[in-house]
Amino acid sequence: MKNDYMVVAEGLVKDYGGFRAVDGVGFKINRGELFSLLGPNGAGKTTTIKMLSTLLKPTSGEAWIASYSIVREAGMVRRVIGLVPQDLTADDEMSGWDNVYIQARLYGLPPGEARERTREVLEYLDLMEAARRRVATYSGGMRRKLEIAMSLVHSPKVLFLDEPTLGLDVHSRRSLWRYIEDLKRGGVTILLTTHYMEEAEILSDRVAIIDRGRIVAEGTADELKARVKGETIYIELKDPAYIEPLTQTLRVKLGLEPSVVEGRVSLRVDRADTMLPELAKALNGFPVKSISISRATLEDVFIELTGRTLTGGEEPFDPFKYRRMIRGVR
Ligand SMILES: Nc1ncnc2c1ncn2[C@@H]1O[C@H](COP(=O)(O)OP(=O)(O)OP(=O)(O)O)[C@@H](O)[C@H]1O
Repeated sequence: MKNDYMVVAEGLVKDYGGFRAVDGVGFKINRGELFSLLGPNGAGKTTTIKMLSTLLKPTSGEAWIASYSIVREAGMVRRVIGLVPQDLTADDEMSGWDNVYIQARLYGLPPGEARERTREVLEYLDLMEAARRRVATYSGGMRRKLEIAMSLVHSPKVLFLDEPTLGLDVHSRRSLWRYIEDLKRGGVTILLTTHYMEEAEILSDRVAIIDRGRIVAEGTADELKARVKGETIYIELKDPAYIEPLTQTLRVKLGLEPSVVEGRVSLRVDRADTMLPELAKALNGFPVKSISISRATLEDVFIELTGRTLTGGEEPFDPFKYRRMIRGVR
């Protein structure tokens, strides 16, 4: 019954030497659906995409894309998929047009059709004006759009987007989301990886939360968030030495079970507004830096499942490293 789905993954495993990066990942994506793998750095998202797009052979497990096996029919799989990898692939010294045109020819389109498709996808992504310019002059957002144009030139049925907005500013990120939403409306089945919960929430029909090579939860964003009841109050202190006494006070005075998530005391409550007066009293004498309240987010779901945050332990964003990456300089 693989035909009902555009992507079916079953028990995918990838070992790098003795290290298991992907540990039995399985999911099914319906035709025209946008499915996200949401997880922190190192969770195994890129490795999963690489296996599905036939760039890496699974250690074990299987997957079918448009009912072609990634293990036995890799050539057919490549014809029906488009891939926007994390490490950008466009040639900096060539124009945007040439990058897309060459890609079209590599996919076997004859020259006339390749020109037509190149124009179509560049127009679609609003890159026609910059098409004759060297890619080296493009902004980060334009480069991402060019990569998407390159991945679409052969009209794939399934599109893999690996952290498509990584390192982009908020404006470029939102603009890229509109193109992705548009592609989905056009019927393309999309698998997207991200560690931005907002991105997963806004774009996806369904989300799988992945951590340490395993899918720990799957469903619509609403279904996942419904697992976490109520609201969360976060208390940040000026001096971390007070964290332990504060958690003790909250336990004793308010009967709550606080937890500490990345230096902030977090309290899960049914309703934050009615709790605040009592909380204010309990906080008297503590060096409070900030108090914030949030309704359940996908991040809370991740914290509930793993005890860590999605961005926990992430290196701070290094623009120089990112620039080197997109220029292909290692
Ligand atoms: N070629 C490799 N050799 C050894 N270990 C690897 C290799 N590629 C990835 N890993 C490890 O496998 C794990 C999963 O990596 P992967 O890149 O799939 O994660 P990810 O969720 O995509 O994170 P990121 O967004 O940072 O790429 C990580 O611990 C990573 O260090």
